[in-house]
Amino acid sequence: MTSIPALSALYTAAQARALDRDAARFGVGSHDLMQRAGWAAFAALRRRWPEAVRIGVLCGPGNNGGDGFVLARLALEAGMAVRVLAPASPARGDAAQARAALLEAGGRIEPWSEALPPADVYVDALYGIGLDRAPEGEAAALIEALNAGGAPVLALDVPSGLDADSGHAPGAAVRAAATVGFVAWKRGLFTGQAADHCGALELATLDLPDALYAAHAPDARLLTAEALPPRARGGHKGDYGRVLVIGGDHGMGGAARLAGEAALRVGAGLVEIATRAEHVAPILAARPELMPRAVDGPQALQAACERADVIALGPGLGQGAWGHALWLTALLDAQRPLVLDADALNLLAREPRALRDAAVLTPHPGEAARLLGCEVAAVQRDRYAAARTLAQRYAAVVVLKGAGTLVASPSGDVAVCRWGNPGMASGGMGDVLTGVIAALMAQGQAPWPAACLGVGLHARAGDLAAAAGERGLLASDLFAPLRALVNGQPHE
Ligand SMILES: NC(=O)C1=CN([C@@H]2O[C@H](COP(=O)(O)OP(=O)(O)OC[C@H]3O[C@@H](n4cnc5c(N)ncnc54)[C@H](O)[C@@H]3O)[C@@H](O)[C@H]2O)[C@H](O)CC1
Ligand SMILES: [K+]
Repeated sequence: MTSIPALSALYTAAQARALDRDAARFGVGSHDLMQRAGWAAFAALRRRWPEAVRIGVLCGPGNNGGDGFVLARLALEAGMAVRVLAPASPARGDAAQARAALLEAGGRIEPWSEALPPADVYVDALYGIGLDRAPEGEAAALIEALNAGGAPVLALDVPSGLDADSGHAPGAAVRAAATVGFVAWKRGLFTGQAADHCGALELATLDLPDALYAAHAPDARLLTAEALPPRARGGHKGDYGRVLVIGGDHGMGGAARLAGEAALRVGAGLVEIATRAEHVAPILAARPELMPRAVDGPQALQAACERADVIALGPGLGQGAWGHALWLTALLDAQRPLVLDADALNLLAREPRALRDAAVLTPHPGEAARLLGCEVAAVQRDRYAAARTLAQRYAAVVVLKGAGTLVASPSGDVAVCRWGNPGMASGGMGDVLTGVIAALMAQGQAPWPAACLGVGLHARAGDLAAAAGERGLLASDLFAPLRALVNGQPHE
Protein backbone atom coordinates (compact mmCIF):
# COMPACT_ATOMS: atom_id res chain seq x y z
CA MET A 1 0.00 0.00 0.00
CA THR A 2 1.58 3.29 -1.04
CA SER A 3 1.98 5.81 1.76
CA ILE A 4 0.12 9.09 2.03
CA PRO A 5 3.06 11.21 0.75
CA ALA A 6 2.85 9.55 -2.67
CA LEU A 7 -0.91 10.01 -2.75
CA SER A 8 -0.72 13.75 -2.10
CA ALA A 9 2.30 14.42 -4.35
CA LEU A 10 1.64 16.18 -7.65
CA TYR A 11 4.03 15.83 -10.59
CA THR A 12 4.48 17.49 -13.95
CA ALA A 13 4.34 15.34 -17.08
CA ALA A 14 8.13 15.51 -17.37
CA GLN A 15 8.54 14.39 -13.76
CA ALA A 16 6.06 11.56 -14.37
CA ARG A 17 8.18 10.36 -17.27
CA ALA A 18 11.26 10.40 -15.05
CA LEU A 19 9.38 8.37 -12.42
CA ASP A 20 8.30 6.00 -15.19
CA ARG A 21 11.87 5.50 -16.35
CA ASP A 22 13.27 5.22 -12.83
CA ALA A 23 10.87 2.38 -12.00
CA ALA A 24 13.29 0.16 -13.91
CA ARG A 25 15.74 0.58 -10.99
CA PHE A 26 13.16 -1.29 -8.91
CA GLY A 27 12.77 -4.05 -11.47
CA VAL A 28 9.68 -2.62 -13.18
CA GLY A 29 10.34 -1.85 -16.85
CA SER A 30 8.10 0.17 -19.16
CA HIS A 31 6.47 -2.97 -20.59
CA ASP A 32 5.52 -4.12 -17.07
CA LEU A 33 4.24 -0.63 -16.25
CA MET A 34 1.94 -0.71 -19.23
CA GLN A 35 0.65 -4.19 -18.31
CA ARG A 36 0.03 -3.05 -14.71
CA ALA A 37 -1.65 0.15 -15.91
CA GLY A 38 -3.96 -1.84 -18.17
CA TRP A 39 -4.77 -4.22 -15.35
CA ALA A 40 -5.48 -1.40 -12.90
CA ALA A 41 -7.71 0.39 -15.40
CA PHE A 42 -9.61 -2.82 -16.19
CA ALA A 43 -10.13 -3.48 -12.46
CA ALA A 44 -11.42 0.06 -12.03
CA LEU A 45 -13.85 -0.42 -14.92
CA ARG A 46 -15.23 -3.65 -13.50
CA ARG A 47 -15.54 -2.13 -10.02
CA ARG A 48 -17.31 1.03 -11.22
CA TRP A 49 -19.54 -0.61 -13.86
CA PRO A 50 -19.99 -4.29 -12.80
CA GLU A 51 -23.00 -4.67 -15.14
CA ALA A 52 -21.13 -3.46 -18.23
CA VAL A 53 -20.89 -6.03 -21.04
CA ARG A 54 -19.98 -3.91 -24.10
CA ILE A 55 -17.01 -1.60 -23.97
CA GLY A 56 -15.67 0.75 -26.62
CA VAL A 57 -11.90 1.42 -26.27
CA LEU A 58 -10.54 4.49 -28.09
CA CYS A 59 -6.75 4.19 -28.43
CA GLY A 60 -4.32 6.91 -29.44
CA PRO A 61 -0.95 6.63 -31.20
CA GLY A 62 1.23 6.43 -28.06
CA ASN A 63 1.55 4.67 -24.75
CA ASN A 64 -1.78 5.94 -23.49
CA GLY A 65 -3.18 3.96 -26.39
CA GLY A 66 -0.96 1.08 -25.32
CA ASP A 67 -2.65 1.05 -21.90
CA GLY A 68 -5.94 0.87 -23.78
CA PHE A 69 -4.81 -2.14 -25.83
CA VAL A 70 -3.89 -3.99 -22.62
CA LEU A 71 -7.28 -3.20 -21.07
CA ALA A 72 -9.07 -4.30 -24.26
CA ARG A 73 -7.27 -7.66 -24.25
CA LEU A 74 -8.12 -8.27 -20.59
CA ALA A 75 -11.77 -7.40 -21.24
CA LEU A 76 -11.84 -9.74 -24.23
CA GLU A 77 -10.31 -12.56 -22.17
CA ALA A 78 -12.95 -11.88 -19.50
CA GLY A 79 -15.66 -12.48 -22.11
CA MET A 80 -16.75 -8.87 -22.62
CA ALA A 81 -17.85 -7.53 -26.02
CA VAL A 82 -14.95 -5.26 -26.99
CA ARG A 83 -14.65 -2.77 -29.87
CA VAL A 84 -11.31 -1.00 -30.31
CA LEU A 85 -10.73 2.08 -32.44
CA ALA A 86 -7.10 3.05 -33.09
CA PRO A 87 -5.20 5.14 -35.67
CA ALA A 88 -3.93 3.28 -38.68
CA SER A 89 -0.31 4.24 -37.91
CA PRO A 90 1.26 1.21 -36.15
CA ALA A 91 2.01 1.85 -32.47
CA ARG A 92 5.68 1.71 -31.40
CA GLY A 93 7.53 -0.19 -28.67
CA ASP A 94 5.43 -1.29 -25.70
CA ALA A 95 2.22 -0.08 -27.33
CA ALA A 96 2.98 -2.10 -30.48
CA GLN A 97 3.47 -5.21 -28.34
CA ALA A 98 0.19 -4.55 -26.52
CA ARG A 99 -1.55 -4.06 -29.87
CA ALA A 100 -0.11 -7.34 -31.20
CA ALA A 101 -1.13 -9.20 -28.04
CA LEU A 102 -4.70 -7.92 -28.46
CA LEU A 103 -4.83 -9.19 -32.03
CA GLU A 104 -3.33 -12.54 -30.98
CA ALA A 105 -6.07 -12.85 -28.36
CA GLY A 106 -8.64 -12.51 -31.13
CA GLY A 107 -9.25 -8.79 -30.82
CA ARG A 108 -10.03 -6.58 -33.81
CA ILE A 109 -8.94 -3.02 -34.35
CA GLU A 110 -11.03 -0.57 -36.34
CA PRO A 111 -9.88 2.83 -37.65
CA TRP A 112 -10.72 6.08 -35.88
CA SER A 113 -12.89 6.96 -38.84
CA GLU A 114 -15.43 4.39 -37.67
CA ALA A 115 -18.46 5.81 -35.92
CA LEU A 116 -18.42 5.41 -32.16
CA PRO A 117 -19.57 1.80 -31.50
CA PRO A 118 -22.50 1.34 -29.07
CA ALA A 119 -21.17 0.53 -25.59
CA ASP A 120 -22.10 0.43 -21.94
CA VAL A 121 -18.80 2.11 -21.04
CA TYR A 122 -16.13 3.83 -23.16
CA VAL A 123 -12.42 3.85 -22.35
CA ASP A 124 -10.51 7.01 -23.25
CA ALA A 125 -6.99 5.94 -24.16
CA LEU A 126 -6.40 8.61 -26.82
CA TYR A 127 -3.88 10.89 -25.13
CA GLY A 128 -2.30 11.03 -21.70
CA ILE A 129 0.70 13.07 -20.58
CA GLY A 130 1.89 13.29 -24.18
CA LEU A 131 -0.80 15.76 -25.27
CA ASP A 132 1.06 18.69 -26.82
CA ARG A 133 -1.70 20.63 -28.60
CA ALA A 134 -5.44 20.73 -29.06
CA PRO A 135 -6.83 17.47 -30.47
CA GLU A 136 -7.74 17.86 -34.12
CA GLY A 137 -9.48 16.00 -36.93
CA GLU A 138 -10.73 12.48 -36.16
CA ALA A 139 -9.42 12.57 -32.59
CA ALA A 140 -11.38 15.75 -31.86
CA ALA A 141 -14.46 14.22 -33.50
CA LEU A 142 -14.16 11.11 -31.33
CA ILE A 143 -13.88 13.27 -28.21
CA GLU A 144 -16.97 15.26 -29.17
CA ALA A 145 -18.81 11.98 -29.89
CA LEU A 146 -17.79 10.61 -26.48
CA ASN A 147 -19.04 13.76 -24.77
CA ALA A 148 -22.32 13.58 -26.67
CA GLY A 149 -22.59 9.78 -26.45
CA GLY A 150 -24.40 9.49 -23.15
CA ALA A 151 -22.52 6.41 -21.94
CA PRO A 152 -19.93 6.93 -19.17
CA VAL A 153 -16.26 7.33 -20.05
CA LEU A 154 -13.32 5.97 -18.06
CA ALA A 155 -10.28 8.14 -18.86
CA LEU A 156 -6.82 6.55 -18.60
CA ASP A 157 -4.23 8.70 -16.80
CA VAL A 158 -5.55 12.06 -18.08
CA PRO A 159 -8.85 12.90 -19.77
CA SER A 160 -7.79 13.29 -23.41
CA GLY A 161 -7.53 16.93 -24.40
CA LEU A 162 -6.69 18.17 -20.89
CA ASP A 163 -3.14 19.43 -20.37
CA ALA A 164 -1.56 17.28 -17.63
CA ASP A 165 0.60 20.20 -16.40
CA SER A 166 -1.90 23.06 -16.27
CA GLY A 167 -5.43 21.62 -16.20
CA HIS A 168 -6.16 23.78 -19.26
CA ALA A 169 -8.08 22.31 -22.21
CA PRO A 170 -6.77 23.98 -25.38
CA GLY A 171 -9.56 22.41 -27.47
CA ALA A 172 -11.92 19.41 -27.27
CA ALA A 173 -11.48 17.43 -24.07
CA VAL A 174 -13.15 14.31 -22.72
CA ARG A 175 -15.69 14.75 -19.92
CA ALA A 176 -15.01 11.53 -18.03
CA ALA A 177 -17.15 9.89 -15.37
CA ALA A 178 -13.91 8.73 -13.79
CA THR A 179 -10.17 9.04 -14.38
CA VAL A 180 -7.60 6.44 -13.30
CA GLY A 181 -4.21 8.05 -12.84
CA PHE A 182 -1.14 5.83 -13.23
CA VAL A 183 1.95 5.83 -11.01
CA ALA A 184 1.54 9.37 -9.66
CA TRP A 185 -0.89 12.28 -9.78
CA LYS A 186 -0.26 14.80 -12.57
CA ARG A 187 -0.69 18.31 -11.19
CA GLY A 188 -3.08 19.37 -14.01
CA LEU A 189 -5.74 17.00 -12.70
CA PHE A 190 -6.51 19.31 -9.76
CA THR A 191 -6.82 22.87 -11.06
CA GLY A 192 -8.21 24.95 -13.91
CA GLN A 193 -10.73 23.07 -16.07
CA ALA A 194 -9.82 19.65 -14.63
CA ALA A 195 -12.91 19.51 -12.42
CA ASP A 196 -15.10 19.65 -15.56
CA HIS A 197 -13.27 16.73 -17.17
CA CYS A 198 -11.87 14.24 -14.64
CA GLY A 199 -14.97 12.96 -12.87
CA ALA A 200 -14.11 10.72 -9.93
CA LEU A 201 -10.32 10.53 -9.53
CA GLU A 202 -8.44 7.45 -8.43
CA LEU A 203 -4.71 6.76 -8.44
CA ALA A 204 -3.24 3.38 -9.37
CA THR A 205 0.33 3.33 -8.00
CA LEU A 206 1.00 0.01 -9.82
CA ASP A 207 2.63 -1.55 -6.71
CA LEU A 208 5.67 0.71 -7.01
CA PRO A 209 7.75 1.14 -3.83
CA ASP A 210 7.78 4.27 -1.65
CA ALA A 211 11.53 4.43 -2.28
CA LEU A 212 10.81 5.32 -5.91
CA TYR A 213 8.60 8.26 -4.89
CA ALA A 214 11.08 9.33 -2.26
CA ALA A 215 13.69 9.71 -4.98
CA HIS A 216 11.54 12.16 -6.96
CA ALA A 217 10.56 15.46 -5.34
CA PRO A 218 7.09 16.45 -6.54
CA ASP A 219 6.26 19.80 -8.11
CA ALA A 220 3.39 20.46 -5.71
CA ARG A 221 1.31 18.80 -3.01
CA LEU A 222 -2.40 18.42 -2.31
CA LEU A 223 -3.62 20.17 0.83
CA THR A 224 -4.58 17.74 3.58
CA ALA A 225 -7.55 18.30 5.90
CA GLU A 226 -6.19 20.04 9.01
CA ALA A 227 -7.55 21.90 12.05
CA LEU A 228 -6.14 24.00 14.88
CA PRO A 229 -5.05 22.14 18.04
CA PRO A 230 -7.32 22.33 21.12
CA ARG A 231 -6.87 25.51 23.19
CA ALA A 232 -4.90 25.63 26.43
CA ARG A 233 -7.36 25.70 29.35
CA GLY A 234 -5.93 28.94 30.71
CA GLY A 235 -6.15 30.83 27.40
CA HIS A 236 -7.78 34.26 27.19
CA LYS A 237 -8.78 36.45 24.26
CA GLY A 238 -5.43 38.26 24.33
CA ASP A 239 -3.77 34.98 23.40
CA TYR A 240 -5.76 34.67 20.20
CA GLY A 241 -4.74 37.88 18.53
CA ARG A 242 -6.36 41.01 17.23
CA VAL A 243 -7.39 41.34 13.59
CA LEU A 244 -8.00 44.71 12.00
CA VAL A 245 -10.16 44.66 8.88
CA ILE A 246 -9.74 47.80 6.74
CA GLY A 247 -12.49 48.29 4.19
CA GLY A 248 -16.13 49.01 3.57
CA ASP A 249 -16.26 52.17 1.51
CA HIS A 250 -19.72 53.66 0.79
CA GLY A 251 -22.23 50.86 0.21
CA MET A 252 -19.67 48.08 0.76
CA GLY A 253 -19.80 47.64 4.53
CA GLY A 254 -21.03 44.07 4.12
CA ALA A 255 -17.67 42.92 2.71
CA ALA A 256 -15.81 44.22 5.75
CA ARG A 257 -18.35 42.68 8.07
CA LEU A 258 -18.09 39.25 6.40
CA ALA A 259 -14.30 39.31 6.74
CA GLY A 260 -14.61 40.36 10.37
CA GLU A 261 -17.16 37.71 11.29
CA ALA A 262 -15.17 35.02 9.52
CA ALA A 263 -12.15 36.00 11.62
CA LEU A 264 -14.22 35.64 14.81
CA ARG A 265 -15.62 32.27 13.69
CA VAL A 266 -12.10 30.91 13.15
CA GLY A 267 -11.00 32.03 16.58
CA ALA A 268 -9.44 35.53 16.50
CA GLY A 269 -9.52 37.04 20.00
CA LEU A 270 -10.67 40.51 18.94
CA VAL A 271 -11.72 41.93 15.59
CA GLU A 272 -11.84 45.64 14.79
CA ILE A 273 -13.14 47.04 11.51
CA ALA A 274 -11.83 50.37 10.22
CA THR A 275 -14.62 51.55 7.94
CA ARG A 276 -16.92 54.39 6.95
CA ALA A 277 -19.05 55.90 9.76
CA GLU A 278 -22.29 54.82 8.01
CA HIS A 279 -21.44 51.13 8.55
CA VAL A 280 -20.74 51.24 12.29
CA ALA A 281 -24.33 50.89 13.50
CA PRO A 282 -25.44 48.24 10.98
CA ILE A 283 -22.35 46.10 11.67
CA LEU A 284 -22.88 46.33 15.43
CA ALA A 285 -26.56 45.48 14.98
CA ALA A 286 -25.69 42.45 12.87
CA ARG A 287 -22.76 41.16 14.93
CA PRO A 288 -22.21 42.98 18.24
CA GLU A 289 -19.04 40.95 18.90
CA LEU A 290 -17.31 43.00 16.17
CA MET A 291 -15.77 46.41 16.90
CA PRO A 292 -16.41 48.71 13.92
CA ARG A 293 -14.58 52.05 14.06
CA ALA A 294 -15.48 55.08 11.92
CA VAL A 295 -12.24 56.02 10.17
CA ASP A 296 -12.06 59.01 7.87
CA GLY A 297 -8.33 59.05 7.12
CA PRO A 298 -4.77 57.95 7.97
CA GLN A 299 -4.55 59.61 11.39
CA ALA A 300 -7.62 57.82 12.73
CA LEU A 301 -6.33 54.56 11.24
CA GLN A 302 -2.89 54.68 12.87
CA ALA A 303 -4.09 53.88 16.40
CA ALA A 304 -6.16 50.92 15.18
CA CYS A 305 -3.16 49.56 13.24
CA GLU A 306 -0.99 49.76 16.36
CA ARG A 307 -3.53 47.70 18.35
CA ALA A 308 -3.68 45.00 15.66
CA ASP A 309 -1.58 41.86 15.28
CA VAL A 310 -2.70 41.28 11.69
CA ILE A 311 -4.36 43.55 9.12
CA ALA A 312 -6.92 42.29 6.56
CA LEU A 313 -6.78 45.00 3.90
CA GLY A 314 -9.24 45.29 1.05
CA PRO A 315 -12.75 43.91 1.62
CA GLY A 316 -15.01 46.59 0.09
CA LEU A 317 -12.12 49.07 0.24
CA GLY A 318 -12.85 50.63 -3.16
CA GLN A 319 -10.18 52.45 -5.16
CA GLY A 320 -11.22 56.02 -4.35
CA ALA A 321 -9.31 58.63 -2.32
CA TRP A 322 -10.50 57.25 1.02
CA GLY A 323 -9.57 53.65 0.23
CA HIS A 324 -6.26 54.68 -1.32
CA ALA A 325 -5.26 56.75 1.73
CA LEU A 326 -6.02 53.87 4.12
CA TRP A 327 -4.24 51.42 1.77
CA LEU A 328 -1.08 53.55 1.79
CA THR A 329 -1.14 53.85 5.58
CA ALA A 330 -1.52 50.12 6.06
CA LEU A 331 1.27 49.34 3.58
CA LEU A 332 3.76 52.03 4.53
CA ASP A 333 3.24 52.83 8.21
CA ALA A 334 1.51 49.92 9.90
CA GLN A 335 4.40 47.40 9.97
CA ARG A 336 2.01 44.52 10.59
CA PRO A 337 1.52 41.15 8.80
CA LEU A 338 -1.03 41.71 6.06
CA VAL A 339 -3.66 39.84 4.09
CA LEU A 340 -4.35 41.77 0.88
CA ASP A 341 -7.54 41.09 -1.05
CA ALA A 342 -9.92 42.66 -3.58
CA ASP A 343 -9.29 46.39 -4.07
CA ALA A 344 -6.08 46.31 -2.03
CA LEU A 345 -4.78 44.07 -4.84
CA ASN A 346 -6.21 46.30 -7.56
CA LEU A 347 -4.53 49.33 -5.95
CA LEU A 348 -1.26 47.35 -5.79
CA ALA A 349 -1.61 46.53 -9.49
CA ARG A 350 -2.15 50.24 -10.21
CA GLU A 351 0.68 51.32 -7.89
CA PRO A 352 3.17 48.43 -7.46
CA ARG A 353 5.04 48.60 -4.15
CA ALA A 354 7.35 46.23 -2.31
CA LEU A 355 5.58 44.64 0.64
CA ARG A 356 7.80 45.15 3.65
CA ASP A 357 5.92 42.94 6.08
CA ALA A 358 4.84 39.30 6.00
CA ALA A 359 1.95 39.18 3.55
CA VAL A 360 -0.63 36.89 1.94
CA LEU A 361 -2.20 38.00 -1.35
CA THR A 362 -5.52 36.38 -2.28
CA PRO A 363 -6.24 37.25 -5.94
CA HIS A 364 -8.91 35.70 -8.10
CA PRO A 365 -7.71 35.16 -11.71
CA GLY A 366 -8.78 38.68 -12.78
CA GLU A 367 -6.90 40.38 -9.96
CA ALA A 368 -3.88 38.14 -10.66
CA ALA A 369 -3.98 39.17 -14.32
CA ARG A 370 -3.99 42.85 -13.36
CA LEU A 371 -1.07 42.30 -10.98
CA LEU A 372 0.85 40.40 -13.68
CA GLY A 373 -0.13 42.79 -16.47
CA CYS A 374 -1.51 39.99 -18.63
CA GLU A 375 -4.83 38.61 -19.83
CA VAL A 376 -6.97 36.46 -17.52
CA ALA A 377 -6.76 33.68 -20.14
CA ALA A 378 -2.97 33.68 -19.73
CA VAL A 379 -3.34 33.19 -15.98
CA GLN A 380 -5.79 30.30 -16.50
CA ARG A 381 -3.57 28.69 -19.16
CA ASP A 382 -0.89 28.15 -16.54
CA ARG A 383 -2.15 28.81 -13.03
CA TYR A 384 0.93 27.24 -11.44
CA ALA A 385 3.24 29.68 -13.23
CA ALA A 386 1.00 32.66 -12.47
CA ALA A 387 0.84 31.88 -8.75
CA ARG A 388 4.59 31.25 -8.52
CA THR A 389 5.46 34.41 -10.45
CA LEU A 390 3.32 36.60 -8.19
CA ALA A 391 4.70 34.98 -5.03
CA GLN A 392 8.27 35.61 -6.14
CA ARG A 393 7.56 39.13 -7.41
CA TYR A 394 5.98 40.27 -4.15
CA ALA A 395 7.98 37.98 -1.84
CA ALA A 396 4.61 36.99 -0.39
CA VAL A 397 2.41 33.93 -0.11
CA VAL A 398 -0.13 33.99 -2.95
CA VAL A 399 -3.54 32.29 -2.96
CA LEU A 400 -4.70 32.06 -6.58
CA LYS A 401 -8.43 31.41 -6.18
CA GLY A 402 -10.72 29.62 -8.64
CA ALA A 403 -11.40 25.94 -9.35
CA GLY A 404 -8.45 24.17 -7.75
CA THR A 405 -7.14 27.07 -5.64
CA LEU A 406 -3.34 27.18 -5.52
CA VAL A 407 -1.21 28.44 -2.62
CA ALA A 408 2.30 29.49 -3.69
CA SER A 409 5.24 30.52 -1.52
CA PRO A 410 8.05 32.90 -2.56
CA SER A 411 10.41 29.88 -2.53
CA GLY A 412 8.28 28.12 -5.15
CA ASP A 413 6.33 25.64 -3.01
CA VAL A 414 2.77 25.09 -4.21
CA ALA A 415 -0.13 23.49 -2.35
CA VAL A 416 -3.33 22.61 -4.24
CA CYS A 417 -6.85 22.57 -2.85
CA ARG A 418 -9.07 19.79 -4.16
CA TRP A 419 -12.15 20.92 -2.23
CA GLY A 420 -14.67 23.65 -3.12
CA ASN A 421 -17.54 23.94 -5.58
CA PRO A 422 -19.11 26.35 -8.07
CA GLY A 423 -21.59 27.51 -5.41
CA MET A 424 -18.66 29.40 -3.89
CA ALA A 425 -18.42 31.73 -6.87
CA SER A 426 -20.70 34.18 -5.12
CA GLY A 427 -20.24 37.59 -3.55
CA GLY A 428 -18.53 37.67 -0.21
CA MET A 429 -16.80 34.27 -0.39
CA GLY A 430 -13.46 36.00 -0.92
CA ASP A 431 -14.10 38.33 2.02
CA VAL A 432 -14.69 35.29 4.24
CA LEU A 433 -11.43 33.68 3.10
CA THR A 434 -9.56 36.89 3.87
CA GLY A 435 -10.94 36.90 7.40
CA VAL A 436 -10.13 33.22 7.89
CA ILE A 437 -6.47 33.62 6.89
CA ALA A 438 -6.07 36.80 8.98
CA ALA A 439 -7.51 35.03 12.03
CA LEU A 440 -5.09 32.11 11.67
CA MET A 441 -2.15 34.53 11.42
CA ALA A 442 -3.48 36.42 14.47
CA GLN A 443 -3.38 33.09 16.35
CA GLY A 444 0.29 32.73 15.61
CA GLN A 445 0.47 30.96 12.23
CA ALA A 446 3.04 32.18 9.72
CA PRO A 447 1.69 33.25 6.30
CA TRP A 448 2.34 29.92 4.53
CA PRO A 449 0.65 27.56 7.02
CA ALA A 450 -2.11 30.14 7.62
CA ALA A 451 -2.86 30.37 3.90
CA CYS A 452 -2.76 26.58 3.42
CA LEU A 453 -4.96 25.85 6.44
CA GLY A 454 -7.27 28.79 5.65
CA VAL A 455 -7.84 27.76 2.03
CA GLY A 456 -8.56 24.17 3.09
CA LEU A 457 -10.97 25.18 5.88
CA HIS A 458 -12.78 27.65 3.60
CA ALA A 459 -13.22 25.19 0.73
CA ARG A 460 -14.25 22.29 2.98
CA ALA A 461 -16.75 24.60 4.70
CA GLY A 462 -18.07 25.52 1.26
CA ASP A 463 -18.54 21.85 0.39
CA LEU A 464 -20.35 21.14 3.66
CA ALA A 465 -22.59 24.20 3.22
CA ALA A 466 -23.31 23.16 -0.40
CA ALA A 467 -24.79 19.85 0.75
CA ALA A 468 -28.16 21.65 0.61
CA GLY A 469 -27.45 22.71 -2.98
CA GLU A 470 -24.77 24.83 -4.64
CA ARG A 471 -27.22 27.41 -5.98
CA GLY A 472 -28.09 29.96 -3.35
CA LEU A 473 -24.99 29.23 -1.27
CA LEU A 474 -24.23 32.40 0.69
CA ALA A 475 -20.88 33.43 2.14
CA SER A 476 -22.40 33.58 5.62
CA ASP A 477 -23.50 29.93 5.25
CA LEU A 478 -19.83 29.06 5.76
CA PHE A 479 -19.61 30.43 9.30
CA ALA A 480 -21.05 27.39 11.10
CA PRO A 481 -19.03 24.74 9.20
CA LEU A 482 -15.90 26.91 9.50
CA ARG A 483 -16.25 26.95 13.27
CA ALA A 484 -16.72 23.16 13.38
CA LEU A 485 -13.81 22.42 11.01
CA VAL A 486 -11.26 24.74 12.65
CA ASN A 487 -11.97 22.90 15.91
CA GLY A 488 -11.58 19.56 14.22
CA GLN A 489 -15.26 18.79 14.77
CA PRO A 490 -17.55 17.04 12.27
CA HIS A 491 -20.27 19.31 10.93
CA GLU A 492 -23.65 17.69 10.41
N1 LIG B 1 4.35 7.06 -15.39
C1 LIG B 1 3.25 7.16 -16.12
O1 LIG B 1 2.54 8.18 -16.11
C2 LIG B 1 2.89 6.02 -17.05
C3 LIG B 1 2.63 6.33 -18.37
N2 LIG B 1 2.14 5.41 -19.23
C4 LIG B 1 1.16 5.80 -20.20
O2 LIG B 1 1.86 6.50 -21.22
C5 LIG B 1 1.17 7.73 -21.47
C6 LIG B 1 2.08 8.71 -22.13
O3 LIG B 1 2.38 8.13 -23.37
P1 LIG B 1 3.06 8.96 -24.55
O4 LIG B 1 3.31 8.01 -25.64
O5 LIG B 1 4.19 9.73 -23.99
O6 LIG B 1 2.00 10.06 -24.99
P2 LIG B 1 0.45 9.94 -25.22
O7 LIG B 1 0.06 8.50 -25.39
O8 LIG B 1 -0.23 10.74 -24.19
O9 LIG B 1 0.28 10.72 -26.66
C7 LIG B 1 0.67 10.01 -27.80
C8 LIG B 1 1.31 10.91 -28.81
O10 LIG B 1 0.30 11.69 -29.44
C9 LIG B 1 0.90 12.84 -30.01
N3 LIG B 1 -0.02 13.93 -29.72
C10 LIG B 1 -0.09 14.66 -28.61
N4 LIG B 1 -1.08 15.56 -28.69
C11 LIG B 1 -1.64 15.38 -29.91
C12 LIG B 1 -2.71 16.01 -30.59
N5 LIG B 1 -3.42 16.98 -30.02
N6 LIG B 1 -3.04 15.58 -31.82
C13 LIG B 1 -2.33 14.56 -32.39
N7 LIG B 1 -1.30 13.90 -31.80
C14 LIG B 1 -0.97 14.34 -30.57
C15 LIG B 1 2.24 13.02 -29.34
O11 LIG B 1 3.25 12.78 -30.30
C16 LIG B 1 2.26 11.93 -28.28
O12 LIG B 1 3.53 11.35 -28.14
C17 LIG B 1 0.66 8.10 -20.12
O13 LIG B 1 -0.33 9.10 -20.14
C18 LIG B 1 0.16 6.76 -19.58
O14 LIG B 1 -1.13 6.51 -20.05
C19 LIG B 1 2.43 4.01 -18.96
O15 LIG B 1 1.85 3.13 -19.82
C20 LIG B 1 1.99 3.75 -17.51
C21 LIG B 1 2.86 4.61 -16.57
K1 LIG C 1 -6.61 9.49 -21.83
